[in-house]
Amino acid sequence: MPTTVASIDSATLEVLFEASHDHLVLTDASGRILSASPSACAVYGLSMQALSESNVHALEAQGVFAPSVTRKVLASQHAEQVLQTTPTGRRVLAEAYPVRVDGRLVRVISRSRDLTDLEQEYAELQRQLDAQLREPEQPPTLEGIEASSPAMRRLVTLLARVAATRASIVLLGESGVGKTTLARQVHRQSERANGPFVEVNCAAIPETLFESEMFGYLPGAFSGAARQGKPGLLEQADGGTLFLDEIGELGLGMQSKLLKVLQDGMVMRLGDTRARQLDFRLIVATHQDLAREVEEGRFRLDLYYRLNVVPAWIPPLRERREEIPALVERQRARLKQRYGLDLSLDARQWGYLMSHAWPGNVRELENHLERLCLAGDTALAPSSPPTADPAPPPVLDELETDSLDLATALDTTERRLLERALAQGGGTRAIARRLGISQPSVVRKLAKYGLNAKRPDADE
Ligand SMILES: Nc1ncnc2c1ncn2[C@@H]1O[C@H](COP(=O)(O)OP(=O)(O)OP(=O)(O)O)[C@@H](O)[C@H]1O
Repeated sequence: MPTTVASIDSATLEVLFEASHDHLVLTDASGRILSASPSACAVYGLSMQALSESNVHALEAQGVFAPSVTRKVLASQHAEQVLQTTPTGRRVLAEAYPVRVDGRLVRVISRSRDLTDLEQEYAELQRQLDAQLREPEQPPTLEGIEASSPAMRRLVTLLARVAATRASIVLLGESGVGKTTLARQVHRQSERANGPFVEVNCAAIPETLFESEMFGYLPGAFSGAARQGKPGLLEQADGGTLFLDEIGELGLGMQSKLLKVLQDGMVMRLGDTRARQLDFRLIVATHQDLAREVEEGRFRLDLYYRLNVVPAWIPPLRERREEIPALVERQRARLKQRYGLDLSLDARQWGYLMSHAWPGNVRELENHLERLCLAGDTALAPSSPPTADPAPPPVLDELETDSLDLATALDTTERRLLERALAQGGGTRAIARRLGISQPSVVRKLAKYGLNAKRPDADE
């Protein structure tokens, strides 16, 4: 936080506004305009006098502020961001902040930034993309990715083609649909394939450690810092691809810091005074609806705008059941190699595989087949209705079968306990408390078994 200035005289404020290259507008608590910088007058196409004789409500009605970010702050009482098209035809990102005295909102200050450069950069990327998509050739593939359904074929075609560009990619989809696998393949098929692929699960790193992990630090930057200092994950991704999984879990503070790195292409380790130039390709993934996160104020609009160059939605497995046989074949070959066991499936088992809802998607299917291979038919619940989740078999029954080795027995028990804790509701923090383990461990374990915490914690 900057040092608090108790009061500031109007002459100083005037000079600040005059000298600023930002589009600044200051209003009182009713939305009346008190001051505006010359560049704000230019971008909104009105003289200082016209602006100062008006208020944000009238200017919004006239389409000058379309929409007014200050009006939103007055309604919500907290900082807001909006995208505006100004009367001079510019696209700007406007942010506004409440100014409080003794807790009462007394003024609102807004700042807007021109997105024209950013948009030109996007337009160029889109042009490259379109040109590549028009090239008449065999539909491209991504190694190791099953894509026999039309939706997956389209997705793989898009990703294989954008792999060669610098464009950021947002992978959207439920847990276990293959976001990480796709990100890896995009990296392998990009010109950065020989560089590092750095994977970061934003949900698994506690907020307090996130900054030092991402940015790294110099020796002695804080108590507990490693003596020789440490490069951060951003630096480690230099020359390669940075994959940020569960980006929707990133707090607003870290979102701002990440945005700055993306804008400047520079990173500064904690305790350092020297910025280091970085060059990495960013791929992010989330199971959340990022647009809704933006709407509800949990995700920064400008970061969303910057990331969302190529959004790619991966459909859940239940919407592309035609791929199940090929995915089963892949896993069967893998299990044969791993355990030397041949998994054979009868008609009833196929019926189950083809009709189950697979809430944990491909990962759940693979885990299910592995259990079937190792523990036999006890992994199936034949009486369960076709599209419902099977009731997991009682742990003891499974443990009593002879074919179970210790690792599988421990996994089975762990999975059962997680499923039981999940059934009691709540998010990953509630489950962590219930099981007496850390929240990041819960996140990792849920991912391992293809499980999903259905609701967020009330305190998250
Ligand atoms: N289309 C596919 N073809 C082949 N294998 C796939 C496909 N989709 C997913 N898989 C396999 O499913 C498993 C889970 O995939 P992955 O870990 O990439 O999912 P995810 O969406 O990143 O999950 P989470 O959101 O939980 O991190 C992996 O073993 C992966 O190889």
